[in-house]
Amino acid sequence: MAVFTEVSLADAQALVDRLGLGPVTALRGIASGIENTNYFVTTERGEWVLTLFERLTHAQLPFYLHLMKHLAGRGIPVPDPQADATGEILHTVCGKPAALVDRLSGGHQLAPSVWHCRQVGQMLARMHLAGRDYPRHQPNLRGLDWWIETVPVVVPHMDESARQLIEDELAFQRHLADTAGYQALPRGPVHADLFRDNVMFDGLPGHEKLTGFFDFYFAGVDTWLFDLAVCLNDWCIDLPTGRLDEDRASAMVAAYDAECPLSADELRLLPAMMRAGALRFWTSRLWDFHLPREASMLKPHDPTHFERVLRERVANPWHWMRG
Ligand SMILES: Nc1ncnc2c1ncn2[C@@H]1O[C@H](COP(=O)(O)OP(=O)(O)O)[C@@H](O)[C@H]1O
Ligand SMILES: N[C@@H](CCOP(=O)(O)O)C(=O)O
Repeated sequence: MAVFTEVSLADAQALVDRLGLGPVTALRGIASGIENTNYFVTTERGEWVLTLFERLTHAQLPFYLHLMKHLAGRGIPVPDPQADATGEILHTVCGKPAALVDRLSGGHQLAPSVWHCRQVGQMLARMHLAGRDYPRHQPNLRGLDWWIETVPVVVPHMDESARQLIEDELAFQRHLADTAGYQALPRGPVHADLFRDNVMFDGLPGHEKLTGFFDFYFAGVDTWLFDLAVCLNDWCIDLPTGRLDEDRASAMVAAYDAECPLSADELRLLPAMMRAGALRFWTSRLWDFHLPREASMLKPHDPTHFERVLRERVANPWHWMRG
């Protein structure tokens, strides 16, 4: 269910007219997605995705939308928010903040191979490099400060062994954040949620090409290594156990490194950042699970998945070596 607000053809046409994209020939609600109302819009000029933001406000959205525009302008395949005659890319539809972006072709790759992981690693590095001169700043709102605030809220709902693990991990990450090596890590705008369902591939099986990254609404300024770690924890694991698939992980990191060479600190801290990535999503899933938002229509993701991932990352730290 991802049409929380019904958009009529007339509503869609009014926006499309402001953007000069021609008559709307089709309008179709998108069934998946959990946060926003999404529609596919076809006009004589192309295919687009209309998003009505159900929780993010007009004040919060410019960081994300302008980041997408910035990256698209530098050749990174991300949805490009369409501007009106005044250059505005944040619009209003049915009283909600809204954006119209181009539709990426293809579909999700939910059983990725080395081939897919290599492409994600390469494009992630290109995206980080392309974001270096992005002028707006917003921290990763699901970063360390949020973990420090949220872990105490979720621990009363956890059993003793899980509580011990999450508290120990938080202490470890707090200590790490104060070290010179961590503070020297390269940083900039990161996606921070680049899971399998936020990337598109198109093409014949075995020959698929990455056609885009989307869903930038957890983006923020953080370490590049954190973004890579989030990808490794999703794209390069055996989902039932959380175990790392070293072939896929090596392919992703090597492809990243070929575009944007990892520093000595990044190489050393990769295992710690993979733990950070697991802690981040374990915490948010626990929070969604135990403290569901009022009137929320989403089915919370399973928090125990990221508990398993974290236990794996702590028990079996993985170092990648060049060459
Ligand atoms: N720019 C896009 N191009 C193609 N499909 C898109 C695009 N944006 C969203 N979608 C489709 O809409 C679905 C829901 O989008 P998503 O951003 O995950 O929604 P939500 O923010 O509600 O979680 C995606 O799984 C994808 O199939
Ligand atoms: N990837 C996160 C959930 C973020 O929600 P999204 O559907 O908007 O990407 C998780 O798996 O916990």
